[in-house]
Amino acid sequence: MAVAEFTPSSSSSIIKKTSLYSSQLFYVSTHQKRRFSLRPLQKTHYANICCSVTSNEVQAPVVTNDLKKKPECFGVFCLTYDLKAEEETSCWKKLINVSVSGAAGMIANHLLFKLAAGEVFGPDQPIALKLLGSERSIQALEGVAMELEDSLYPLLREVSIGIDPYEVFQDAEWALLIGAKPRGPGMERADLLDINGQIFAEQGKALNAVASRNVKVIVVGNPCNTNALICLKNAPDISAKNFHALTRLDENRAKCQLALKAGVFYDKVSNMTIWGNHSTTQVPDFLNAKINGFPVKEVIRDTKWLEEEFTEKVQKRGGVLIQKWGRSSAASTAVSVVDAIRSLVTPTPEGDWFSTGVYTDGNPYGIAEGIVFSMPCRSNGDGDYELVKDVIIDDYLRSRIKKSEDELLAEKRCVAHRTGEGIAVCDLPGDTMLPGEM
Ligand SMILES: NC(=O)C1=CN([C@@H]2O[C@H](COP(=O)(O)OP(=O)(O)OC[C@H]3O[C@@H](n4cnc5c(N)ncnc54)[C@H](OP(=O)(O)O)[C@@H]3O)[C@@H](O)[C@H]2O)C=CC1
Ligand SMILES: O=C([O-])CC(=O)C(=O)O
Repeated sequence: MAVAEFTPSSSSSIIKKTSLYSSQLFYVSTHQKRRFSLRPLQKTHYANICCSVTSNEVQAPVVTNDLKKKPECFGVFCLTYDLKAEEETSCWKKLINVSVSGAAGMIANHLLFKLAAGEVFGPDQPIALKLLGSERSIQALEGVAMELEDSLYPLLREVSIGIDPYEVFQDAEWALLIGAKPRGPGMERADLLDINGQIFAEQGKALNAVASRNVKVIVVGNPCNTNALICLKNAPDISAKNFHALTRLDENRAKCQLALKAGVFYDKVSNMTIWGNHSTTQVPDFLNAKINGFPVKEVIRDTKWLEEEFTEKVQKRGGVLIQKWGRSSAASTAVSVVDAIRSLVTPTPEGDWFSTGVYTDGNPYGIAEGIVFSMPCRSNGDGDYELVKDVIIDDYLRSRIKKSEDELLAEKRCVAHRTGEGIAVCDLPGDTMLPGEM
């Protein structure tokens, strides 16, 4: 049996564990951050999915000490797996760093386990999860990390938790920004924009300073379009194209409603665009969407239903769910984050597209530049995307898009002090609401 010996440091409390395998299990506790390197590979999971190694020889455990590269690990306690040393893992891709804010919250509680299980990046992609919390949530975050540890996910090789975005976003290749202050009773939307603006300005600066130059950022915390704008404006060294606001949940909701009306399963609905803001002004586009490859309007011939009932149902779905369940969508939001990432890391099926909120500069639809707006995109699977050009925009769609555009321009004026664009002037339209604010 291989037993690694650790020497306790005076500044840390340590739980020492040993393992039969080279992938030594250990748990280091420090004041504000914890790091877990997780379990030996479970032979039943993903074993030999792609490896051609045939040797039956039992290899001696390999443990490498890589202290210089892991400053958060304090002294002698950082061990690294050598994935190349084991048959099952030798053909895996290089470990990627995924940073998640609001990691002790409800959405993250679903999402983290999907990430760890390989549902997002695939069965040969080991990941390191870097979880951002706060003084409020640090205990809860430790609990989350313990649950991840107890789940024995082979692909999850590192978990670290912290409250400083400059540490947690270090070398992040994906940053999933979920944490945000929810709007409380009596709180003005302008105040919410300002409080969350502060969070996303700080996180943008941190990403700019320490994340991978190619980091892809998905902003979930509301109001997500304007939070994404603030974040990208505070990260001038990272391409604005790398920032997304999550509108995939709205796309999924729209597909579901069209499928229900047409009496088909929802995999028959394609080319679904959500235009605009993740708010009640969003525009679910039934003009360009298809059912079984046919334009929706040829399958559902009830234009009044499409323009009124369908549109409003999608716009207000989040609010109705809150009324029923008492809190906002968490599981379906996590699923939609998975869908959003997978749409960027796998090629878009021929002829189809997906919706995501992206920076409008250079868009071919005539939408105002300098805002984050949900639009139709395609990807070749490299993490990047291109806007879809061949869409029809009629007068109805144009007027609806304009309303969402006006709302986002007003939100932008409210946060000018957070984006470096002067003095904030807040003149939000009266009916501006998040999906959950009805
Ligand atoms: N784009 C979309 O489609 C959707 C977006 N959302 C949004 O996602 C966000 C997270 O939702 P959910 O996980 O359910 O929320 P939770 O309330 O469960 O968790 C939110 C997390 O936000 C963090 N947070 C950051 N700043 C503050 C603050 N000032 N006050 C309080 N909490 C703060 C908290 O973590 P900590 O203390 O560690 O910072 C908390 O754990 C919300 O903004 C919600 O509106 C929800 C559904 C859909
Ligand atoms: O307002 C909220 O927090 C909920 C939300 O975004 C949604 O369900 O789409």
